[in-house]
Amino acid sequence: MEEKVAISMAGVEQNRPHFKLGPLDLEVPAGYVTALVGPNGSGKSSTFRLLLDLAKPEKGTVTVLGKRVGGGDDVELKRRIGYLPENTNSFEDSLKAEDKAAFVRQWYPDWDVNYYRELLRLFEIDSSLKLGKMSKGMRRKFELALALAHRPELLLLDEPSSGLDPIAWKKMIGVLHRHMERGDRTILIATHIVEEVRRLADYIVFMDYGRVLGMYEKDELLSSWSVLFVQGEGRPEWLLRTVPGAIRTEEAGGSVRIVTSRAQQAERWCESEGYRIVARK
Ligand SMILES: Nc1ncnc2c1ncn2[C@@H]1O[C@H](COP(=O)(O)OP(=O)(O)OP(=O)(O)O)[C@@H](O)[C@H]1O
Repeated sequence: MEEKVAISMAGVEQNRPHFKLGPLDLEVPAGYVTALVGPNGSGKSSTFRLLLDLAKPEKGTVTVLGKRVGGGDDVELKRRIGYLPENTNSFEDSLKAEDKAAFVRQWYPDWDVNYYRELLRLFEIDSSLKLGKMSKGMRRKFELALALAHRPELLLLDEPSSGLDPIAWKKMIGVLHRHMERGDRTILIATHIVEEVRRLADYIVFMDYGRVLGMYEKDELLSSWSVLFVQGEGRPEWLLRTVPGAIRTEEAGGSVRIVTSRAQQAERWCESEGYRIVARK
């Protein structure tokens, strides 16, 4: 049986003054969780914005849940999507969470008030607070509850765990697993967190410099993932561009933490370049 596609991007290009997205060709399978992984500024959030018609491509076509995006009547399409953006809007700061929820739910005929309340309870959210008075984590959890409450066919999550403590993170993973239980829903999640990819994703798409580098099955790929700590500081950006398979690099107290999707090649590279590996996970 032919696999269904939830998102299709064909020859998509978007030009910004200092950044070119694309050409992007991408097919995200329906019924699975696909992780979008790439360094800062690689174009993940820009891709989400194109999928939601919040930005227009100069070239190419974007198709979501079988509908061409930007083709006119997007209201029906948007009702089938849940979106958690990377950043919150500061102009909503003086709005009470419950007032925002009351506004948002009008757009979604499938809004499930019981499920929404269950999520508020689970995440211990006080919806009587103004959004600007919430902690970063609480606001993130609230926005996640809003994105989920109409049980969307397609859930677009842009770095959902940013600001969450480990307990909230585990709850979020549980909620997303339950969301996928029916088997016909799709999640596209931009993330930097290896454990999130490990626990959630079926497929992984790598992006860099506005291009898709490849799409892989998680199980096939993770066997070759690892986290290396190499001695030396001040060069994480350079190492990101140079170490084989590097997905993320950051300073970690006198050493650099490197997440790589090609563990063996990365280790060999470190040896040959004289970078001492002080720990590996
Ligand atoms: N509204 C905009 N106008 C012009 N350039 C933009 C705009 N939004 C993003 N960019 C640029 O587009 C590039 C890609 O940014 P984007 O936010 O899509 O990356 P990202 O992969 O989501 O990064 P991060 O991991 O930091 O969230 C960056 O160089 C950014 O500066």
